[in-house]
Amino acid sequence: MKILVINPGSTSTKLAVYEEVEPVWKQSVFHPAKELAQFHHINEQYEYRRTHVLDALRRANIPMAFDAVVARGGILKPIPGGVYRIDERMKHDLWHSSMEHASNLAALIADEFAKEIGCPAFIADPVVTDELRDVARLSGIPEIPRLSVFHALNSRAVSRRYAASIRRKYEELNLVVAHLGGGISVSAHHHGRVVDVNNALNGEGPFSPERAGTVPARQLVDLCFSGKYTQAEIRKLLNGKGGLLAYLGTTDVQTIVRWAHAGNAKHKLVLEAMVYTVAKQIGAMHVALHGQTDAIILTGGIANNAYVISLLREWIEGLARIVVLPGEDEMEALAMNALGVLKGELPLQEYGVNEE
Ligand SMILES: Nc1ncnc2c1ncn2[C@@H]1O[C@H](COP(=O)(O)OP(=O)(O)OP(=O)(O)O)[C@@H](O)[C@H]1O
Ligand SMILES: CCCC(=O)O
Repeated sequence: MKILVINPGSTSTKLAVYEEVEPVWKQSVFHPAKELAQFHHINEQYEYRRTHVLDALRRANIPMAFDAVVARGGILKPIPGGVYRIDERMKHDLWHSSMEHASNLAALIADEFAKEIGCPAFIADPVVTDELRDVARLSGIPEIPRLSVFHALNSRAVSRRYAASIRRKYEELNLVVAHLGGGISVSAHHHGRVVDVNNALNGEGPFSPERAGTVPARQLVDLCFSGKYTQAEIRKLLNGKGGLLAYLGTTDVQTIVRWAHAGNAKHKLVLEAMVYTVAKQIGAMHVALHGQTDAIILTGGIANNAYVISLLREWIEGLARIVVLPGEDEMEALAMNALGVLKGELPLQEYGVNEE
């Protein structure tokens, strides 16, 4: 079976073709900032991204003949994880999404291609995957419920990979997964269900290369009303221009580590502070698993760095077994989810049903 995978990110569109479990083609189409600058909203990039995908397939002589097209899910309504058929309701919600995110375009493009080809189109484990326990939903202000937005696709994929490596089922284990990327999420997986996690897009949890994480609420309110920033600027401080970027002017952790090793005290302090916030979030998720954590999995781009991992170990050693699975393979995770459905090994869920 042949599967086309589409994963648009903020600066690139990643594409892959899988034949069964084998990746037979992978390409990342880079979108220079100058080209993207012509668009004011993500939705305006639809034609541009779609054309780039078609051109890349054409250049690689790949015919438009697939058994399924699978796309990264965007900012939809909160839904349990799993594989979903792309339907009209989903497309409507993506066109009218509450937040701009490049992944909002994925299912729209996938559905158009799938209709032309005459094959099914899916998304899997979107960032809005929400399986929180009821007690995890209360923030302390009734108008502000907590929401689950995190690196669901990679966190679940590495969890399954780890479970397979010890010949256990993911659904039998309690895992804390720290995804250390441009954004950072730390999720508590209780027997296959993500019962708690920091909302990685909405100002919760550790600070990250480009995000602020949790900040003191009262001071944030004062800043919002200080007249110094617009609403959009404040949002950007929290998500996009916060974290390492705000303190050090870069999101490049390798460069920051080099500066820290060269004796730069500020770089060392900020890096250690970020790691400290991650360690505290891991502790919180360990508690969300009643302290019965089978393993703590460290993943994402930053997990490639042995020095950062050693700093983290200093705080969390002794809580549970620590497993480092650096990087991410969202393309493989998407392809395997689609293959699972085509083979009848995974259930296919419907997005538009059970509407209130
Ligand atoms: N070998 C490495 N050592 C240290 N940091 C690294 C290394 N490789 C990548 N990174 C860091 O990882 C971060 C990016 O990680 P990743 O590629 O997982 O994130 P992303 O895909 O941009 O965002 P997200 O994971 O939030 O979707 C950057 O801060 C980058 O500097
Ligand atoms: C919140 C997960 C996705 C992202 O970091 O953009």
